[in-house]
Amino acid sequence: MLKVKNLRLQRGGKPVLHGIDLCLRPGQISALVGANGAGKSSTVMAVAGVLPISDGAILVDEQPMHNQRPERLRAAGVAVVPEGHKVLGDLSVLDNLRVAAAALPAAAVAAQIERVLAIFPELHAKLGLAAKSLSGGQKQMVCIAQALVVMPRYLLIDELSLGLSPLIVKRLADVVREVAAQGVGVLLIEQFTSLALDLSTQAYVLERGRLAFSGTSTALLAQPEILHSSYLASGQAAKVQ
Ligand SMILES: Nc1ncnc2c1ncn2[C@@H]1O[C@H](COP(=O)(O)OP(=O)(O)OP(=O)(O)O)[C@@H](O)[C@H]1O
Repeated sequence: MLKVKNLRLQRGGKPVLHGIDLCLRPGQISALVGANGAGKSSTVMAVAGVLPISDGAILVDEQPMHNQRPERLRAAGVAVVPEGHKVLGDLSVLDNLRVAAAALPAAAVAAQIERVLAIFPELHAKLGLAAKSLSGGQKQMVCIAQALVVMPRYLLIDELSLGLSPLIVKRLADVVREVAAQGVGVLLIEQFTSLALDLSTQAYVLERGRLAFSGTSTALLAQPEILHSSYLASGQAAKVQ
Protein backbone atom coordinates (compact mmCIF):
# COMPACT_ATOMS: atom_id res chain seq x y z
CA MET A 1 0.00 0.00 0.00
CA LEU A 2 0.97 3.61 -0.47
CA LYS A 3 0.09 5.56 2.66
CA VAL A 4 0.16 9.27 3.30
CA LYS A 5 0.01 10.02 6.99
CA ASN A 6 -0.67 13.40 8.57
CA LEU A 7 1.00 15.14 5.62
CA ARG A 8 1.89 18.77 6.25
CA LEU A 9 3.51 20.94 3.65
CA GLN A 10 4.43 24.56 3.15
CA ARG A 11 4.80 26.54 -0.07
CA GLY A 12 6.39 29.95 -0.15
CA GLY A 13 6.64 29.77 3.66
CA LYS A 14 2.85 29.34 3.96
CA PRO A 15 1.21 26.12 5.23
CA VAL A 16 -0.90 24.64 2.41
CA LEU A 17 -1.50 21.07 3.64
CA HIS A 18 -2.56 20.68 7.26
CA GLY A 19 -2.46 16.94 7.98
CA ILE A 20 -3.65 14.76 5.08
CA ASP A 21 -4.21 11.00 5.35
CA LEU A 22 -4.61 8.89 2.20
CA CYS A 23 -4.21 5.24 1.33
CA LEU A 24 -3.77 3.69 -2.12
CA ARG A 25 -4.31 -0.04 -2.41
CA PRO A 26 -3.12 -2.20 -5.30
CA GLY A 27 -5.86 -2.58 -7.88
CA GLN A 28 -8.02 0.13 -6.36
CA ILE A 29 -8.93 3.50 -7.89
CA SER A 30 -9.15 6.41 -5.45
CA ALA A 31 -10.23 9.97 -6.19
CA LEU A 32 -8.79 13.15 -4.70
CA VAL A 33 -11.15 15.98 -5.52
CA GLY A 34 -11.43 19.61 -4.48
CA ALA A 35 -11.64 23.16 -5.72
CA ASN A 36 -8.84 25.20 -7.24
CA GLY A 37 -6.09 25.78 -4.73
CA ALA A 38 -7.35 23.11 -2.29
CA GLY A 39 -3.94 21.42 -2.32
CA LYS A 40 -4.41 18.51 -4.74
CA SER A 41 -1.32 19.15 -6.85
CA SER A 42 0.75 19.90 -3.74
CA THR A 43 -0.24 16.49 -2.37
CA VAL A 44 0.79 14.78 -5.61
CA MET A 45 4.09 16.66 -5.76
CA ALA A 46 4.88 15.66 -2.19
CA VAL A 47 4.18 12.00 -2.92
CA ALA A 48 6.28 12.25 -6.09
CA GLY A 49 9.23 13.65 -4.14
CA VAL A 50 9.06 16.99 -5.94
CA LEU A 51 8.04 19.06 -2.89
CA PRO A 52 9.50 18.47 0.59
CA ILE A 53 7.03 17.86 3.40
CA SER A 54 7.30 19.61 6.75
CA ASP A 55 5.68 16.84 8.81
CA GLY A 56 4.00 13.45 8.52
CA ALA A 57 5.02 10.44 6.46
CA ILE A 58 4.73 8.87 3.03
CA LEU A 59 5.09 5.11 3.16
CA VAL A 60 5.37 2.77 0.17
CA ASP A 61 4.82 -0.79 1.30
CA GLU A 62 5.64 0.39 4.84
CA GLN A 63 8.98 1.93 3.77
CA PRO A 64 9.31 5.66 4.59
CA MET A 65 9.66 7.54 1.30
CA HIS A 66 8.99 11.16 2.21
CA ASN A 67 11.51 13.78 1.22
CA GLN A 68 13.25 11.34 -1.09
CA ARG A 69 14.33 12.28 -4.57
CA PRO A 70 11.79 11.69 -7.40
CA GLU A 71 14.02 8.94 -8.89
CA ARG A 72 13.82 7.06 -5.59
CA LEU A 73 10.02 7.28 -5.61
CA ARG A 74 9.92 6.07 -9.20
CA ALA A 75 12.20 3.17 -8.31
CA ALA A 76 9.80 2.30 -5.49
CA GLY A 77 7.00 1.98 -8.07
CA VAL A 78 5.32 5.40 -7.87
CA ALA A 79 4.56 7.07 -11.21
CA VAL A 80 2.95 10.45 -11.72
CA VAL A 81 1.15 11.96 -14.70
CA PRO A 82 1.54 15.69 -14.00
CA GLU A 83 -1.15 18.25 -14.74
CA GLY A 84 -1.37 19.71 -18.24
CA HIS A 85 -0.38 16.76 -20.51
CA LYS A 86 3.12 18.15 -20.99
CA VAL A 87 5.33 16.20 -23.37
CA LEU A 88 8.87 16.78 -24.63
CA GLY A 89 7.52 18.62 -27.65
CA ASP A 90 10.56 18.60 -29.93
CA LEU A 91 11.20 14.90 -29.40
CA SER A 92 9.32 12.23 -31.30
CA VAL A 93 6.64 10.23 -29.55
CA LEU A 94 8.95 7.21 -29.56
CA ASP A 95 11.77 9.22 -27.97
CA ASN A 96 9.35 10.49 -25.30
CA LEU A 97 8.69 6.86 -24.43
CA ARG A 98 12.39 6.00 -24.54
CA VAL A 99 13.26 8.87 -22.18
CA ALA A 100 10.60 7.70 -19.75
CA ALA A 101 11.92 4.13 -20.00
CA ALA A 102 15.54 5.14 -19.37
CA ALA A 103 15.55 3.72 -15.85
CA LEU A 104 14.68 0.23 -17.13
CA PRO A 105 17.36 -2.33 -17.95
CA ALA A 106 18.25 -1.78 -21.65
CA ALA A 107 17.03 -5.26 -22.58
CA ALA A 108 13.54 -4.49 -21.21
CA VAL A 109 12.94 -1.16 -22.97
CA ALA A 110 11.61 -2.41 -26.31
CA ALA A 111 9.20 -4.89 -24.69
CA GLN A 112 7.84 -2.28 -22.29
CA ILE A 113 7.34 0.22 -25.10
CA GLU A 114 5.46 -2.48 -27.03
CA ARG A 115 3.35 -3.14 -23.93
CA VAL A 116 2.27 0.51 -23.59
CA LEU A 117 1.63 0.73 -27.33
CA ALA A 118 -0.73 -2.22 -26.92
CA ILE A 119 -2.59 -0.10 -24.36
CA PHE A 120 -2.58 2.92 -26.73
CA PRO A 121 -2.53 1.43 -30.25
CA GLU A 122 -3.48 4.88 -31.64
CA LEU A 123 0.10 6.03 -30.85
CA HIS A 124 1.64 3.47 -33.23
CA ALA A 125 1.10 5.68 -36.26
CA LYS A 126 2.48 8.73 -34.41
CA LEU A 127 5.77 7.30 -33.14
CA GLY A 128 7.94 9.29 -35.57
CA LEU A 129 6.10 12.60 -35.14
CA ALA A 130 7.25 15.44 -32.90
CA ALA A 131 5.16 15.17 -29.75
CA LYS A 132 4.21 18.86 -29.99
CA SER A 133 2.23 18.09 -33.17
CA LEU A 134 -0.21 15.81 -31.32
CA SER A 135 -3.67 16.77 -30.10
CA GLY A 136 -4.24 17.32 -26.37
CA GLY A 137 -5.78 13.87 -26.02
CA GLN A 138 -2.89 12.20 -27.82
CA LYS A 139 -0.39 14.09 -25.62
CA GLN A 140 -2.24 12.85 -22.54
CA MET A 141 -1.94 9.30 -23.93
CA VAL A 142 1.82 9.83 -24.31
CA CYS A 143 2.03 11.11 -20.72
CA ILE A 144 0.12 8.10 -19.37
CA ALA A 145 2.20 5.77 -21.54
CA GLN A 146 5.37 7.40 -20.14
CA ALA A 147 4.15 6.73 -16.61
CA LEU A 148 3.16 3.14 -17.41
CA VAL A 149 6.31 2.18 -19.32
CA VAL A 150 8.22 1.61 -16.07
CA MET A 151 5.51 -0.76 -14.77
CA PRO A 152 4.51 1.29 -11.71
CA ARG A 153 2.58 -0.20 -8.83
CA TYR A 154 1.01 3.16 -7.96
CA LEU A 155 -0.13 5.72 -10.52
CA LEU A 156 -1.12 9.28 -9.64
CA ILE A 157 -2.86 11.21 -12.42
CA ASP A 158 -3.21 14.96 -11.92
CA GLU A 159 -6.24 16.07 -13.98
CA LEU A 160 -6.92 13.19 -16.35
CA SER A 161 -9.72 14.96 -18.17
CA LEU A 162 -8.98 18.70 -18.10
CA GLY A 163 -9.37 20.27 -21.55
CA LEU A 164 -10.06 16.98 -23.35
CA SER A 165 -13.09 15.93 -25.39
CA PRO A 166 -15.68 13.57 -23.85
CA LEU A 167 -14.72 10.86 -26.35
CA ILE A 168 -11.05 10.98 -25.34
CA VAL A 169 -11.96 11.13 -21.66
CA LYS A 170 -14.04 7.97 -22.04
CA ARG A 171 -11.11 6.26 -23.78
CA LEU A 172 -8.71 7.33 -21.00
CA ALA A 173 -11.18 6.24 -18.33
CA ASP A 174 -11.25 2.75 -19.88
CA VAL A 175 -7.44 2.67 -19.75
CA VAL A 176 -7.46 3.67 -16.08
CA ARG A 177 -9.91 0.85 -15.31
CA GLU A 178 -7.73 -1.62 -17.27
CA VAL A 179 -4.56 -0.50 -15.48
CA ALA A 180 -6.21 -0.86 -12.07
CA ALA A 181 -7.57 -4.28 -13.04
CA GLN A 182 -3.96 -5.32 -13.60
CA GLY A 183 -3.19 -4.49 -9.96
CA VAL A 184 -1.99 -0.88 -10.04
CA GLY A 185 -3.23 1.43 -7.27
CA VAL A 186 -4.50 4.60 -8.96
CA LEU A 187 -5.12 8.06 -7.52
CA LEU A 188 -7.17 10.35 -9.76
CA ILE A 189 -6.83 14.03 -8.94
CA GLU A 190 -9.72 15.92 -10.45
CA GLN A 191 -11.57 19.20 -10.21
CA PHE A 192 -14.42 17.59 -12.16
CA THR A 193 -15.81 15.25 -9.60
CA SER A 194 -18.26 13.09 -11.50
CA LEU A 195 -15.63 11.33 -13.65
CA ALA A 196 -13.38 10.66 -10.67
CA LEU A 197 -16.22 9.44 -8.49
CA ASP A 198 -17.59 7.27 -11.27
CA LEU A 199 -14.23 5.51 -11.69
CA SER A 200 -13.16 5.27 -8.07
CA THR A 201 -14.19 3.24 -5.06
CA GLN A 202 -12.49 5.48 -2.47
CA ALA A 203 -12.76 9.25 -2.34
CA TYR A 204 -11.06 12.13 -0.58
CA VAL A 205 -12.29 15.72 -0.65
CA LEU A 206 -9.67 18.38 -0.02
CA GLU A 207 -10.75 21.78 1.21
CA ARG A 208 -8.13 24.45 1.82
CA GLY A 209 -5.46 21.91 2.66
CA ARG A 210 -7.64 19.73 4.90
CA LEU A 211 -9.68 16.61 4.21
CA ALA A 212 -13.36 17.45 4.31
CA PHE A 213 -14.28 13.83 3.49
CA SER A 214 -12.59 10.45 3.39
CA GLY A 215 -14.62 7.34 2.60
CA THR A 216 -16.22 5.41 -0.22
CA SER A 217 -17.14 7.16 -3.45
CA THR A 218 -20.65 5.77 -3.08
CA ALA A 219 -20.99 7.42 0.32
CA LEU A 220 -19.74 10.73 -1.08
CA LEU A 221 -22.15 10.56 -4.03
CA ALA A 222 -24.97 10.00 -1.54
CA GLN A 223 -24.01 13.22 0.26
CA PRO A 224 -23.65 15.85 -2.49
CA GLU A 225 -23.85 18.60 0.13
CA ILE A 226 -20.28 17.71 1.21
CA LEU A 227 -18.91 18.56 -2.23
CA HIS A 228 -21.09 21.60 -2.65
CA SER A 229 -20.12 23.12 0.69
CA SER A 230 -16.47 22.28 0.09
CA TYR A 231 -16.39 24.02 -3.29
CA LEU A 232 -18.47 26.91 -1.99
CA ALA A 233 -16.06 27.37 0.92
CA SER A 234 -13.43 27.97 -1.73
CA GLY A 235 -15.61 30.51 -3.50
CA GLN A 236 -16.19 28.19 -6.48
CA ALA A 237 -19.20 26.36 -7.83
CA ALA A 238 -19.03 22.58 -7.47
CA LYS A 239 -17.75 21.03 -10.67
CA VAL A 240 -19.98 18.01 -10.70
CA GLN A 241 -19.89 17.27 -14.41
N1 LIG B 1 4.54 27.78 -6.50
C1 LIG B 1 3.81 28.10 -5.42
N2 LIG B 1 4.31 28.90 -4.45
C2 LIG B 1 3.59 29.22 -3.36
N3 LIG B 1 2.32 28.78 -3.14
C3 LIG B 1 1.77 28.00 -4.08
C4 LIG B 1 2.47 27.61 -5.27
N4 LIG B 1 1.67 26.82 -6.01
C5 LIG B 1 0.52 26.72 -5.32
N5 LIG B 1 0.57 27.41 -4.18
C6 LIG B 1 -0.49 27.53 -3.17
O1 LIG B 1 -0.66 26.25 -2.58
C7 LIG B 1 -2.05 26.02 -2.30
C8 LIG B 1 -2.45 24.69 -2.91
O2 LIG B 1 -2.30 24.78 -4.35
P1 LIG B 1 -2.39 23.49 -5.28
O3 LIG B 1 -1.93 23.89 -6.64
O4 LIG B 1 -1.78 22.34 -4.60
O5 LIG B 1 -3.98 23.27 -5.30
P2 LIG B 1 -4.85 22.41 -6.31
O6 LIG B 1 -5.94 21.85 -5.51
O7 LIG B 1 -4.00 21.47 -7.06
O8 LIG B 1 -5.40 23.51 -7.28
P3 LIG B 1 -5.35 23.58 -8.88
O9 LIG B 1 -6.45 22.71 -9.32
O10 LIG B 1 -5.59 25.02 -9.15
O11 LIG B 1 -3.98 23.12 -9.31
C9 LIG B 1 -2.80 27.22 -2.85
O12 LIG B 1 -3.06 28.09 -1.76
C10 LIG B 1 -1.83 27.87 -3.80
O13 LIG B 1 -2.01 29.27 -3.85
